[in-house]
Amino acid sequence: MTESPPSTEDWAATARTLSQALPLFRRYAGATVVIKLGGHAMGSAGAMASFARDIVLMSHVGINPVIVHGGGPMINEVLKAQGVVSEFINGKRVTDEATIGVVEMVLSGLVGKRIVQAINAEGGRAIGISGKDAQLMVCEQTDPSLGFVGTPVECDPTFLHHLKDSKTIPVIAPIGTGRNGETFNVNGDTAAGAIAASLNADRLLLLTDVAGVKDATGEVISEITPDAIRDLTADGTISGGMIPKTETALAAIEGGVRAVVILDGRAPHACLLELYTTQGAGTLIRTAR
Ligand SMILES: Nc1ncnc2c1ncn2[C@@H]1O[C@H](COP(=O)(O)OP(=O)(O)O)[C@@H](O)[C@H]1O
Ligand SMILES: CC(=O)N[C@@H](CCC(=O)OP(=O)(O)O)C(=O)O
Repeated sequence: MTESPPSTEDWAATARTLSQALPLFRRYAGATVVIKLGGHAMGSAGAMASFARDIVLMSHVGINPVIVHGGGPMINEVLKAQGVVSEFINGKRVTDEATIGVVEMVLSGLVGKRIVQAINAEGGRAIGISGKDAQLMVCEQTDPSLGFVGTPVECDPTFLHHLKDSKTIPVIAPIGTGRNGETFNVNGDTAAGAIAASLNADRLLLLTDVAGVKDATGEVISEITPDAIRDLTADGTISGGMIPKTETALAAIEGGVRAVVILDGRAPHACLLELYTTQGAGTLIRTAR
């Protein structure tokens, strides 16, 4: 069955939306936007292609997009096939020596390359790297009880500047290097925050599988203050995988990122809606004005 063509009204509405986006295109021209694509936000091949297309569009209209990805569910699958079930403490995977090998293989080898290929297929030029490359993310052990989990202590963004100059989109796996040559598993949100701070990014978008940070009644909070984050974490309303996201948002703001948005990456065109419409989406965290 053939689809009926869009009506004149539909075309007019589309044209109006594009026209209204002009001030926002201008606002973000030259801006660095770090986008963290969580494993739960990565959908079907079609959704990945749509995400990739939006990234290519952003780069064509002058944004410098930097992708940091997760892949927790994909790591779980491979571990499960080996009979291993991970324990998570406050949203971070307890990572022993055997697990770190799987984490690196899945993130750098499978998930990262899938995103790279999707962006390249849409006409962009993406390259897959990890925090190990070019001293991008040097880590210290977060806590001995978590094993090979690292906290970024030094980020050198020099190589990312070279990629920007050559119009190449970095797709970064959250694997860090230790000062003694160790490999560290870094939570994807934590990695994205550290990289965004090192770049003094204009925006950090944390794409996940919920509409934003929810309050105790389940309502999405459209803008949340650092004090409210601390209160909701203390009373358990913010828990599990949301903890590294809100912790990251606070650290990124402290580190010089202008604003952080936690939003539903499964929603079609989530990044475009956030940047190029006045509606916004998800939960905004920004510096006090
Ligand atoms: N207050 C909260 N608001 C929204 N989500 C929350 C909250 N507290 C815990 N969560 C959980 O955090 C999850 C997102 O974290 P995570 O599963 O690690 O996502 P990702 O793979 O995208 O990084 C949500 O699916 C939800 O179950
Ligand atoms: C230390 C730690 O927990 N690392 C994460 C890295 C991947 C990740 O962050 O993936 P999501 O964004 O999909 O959750 C992990 O091993 O699952």
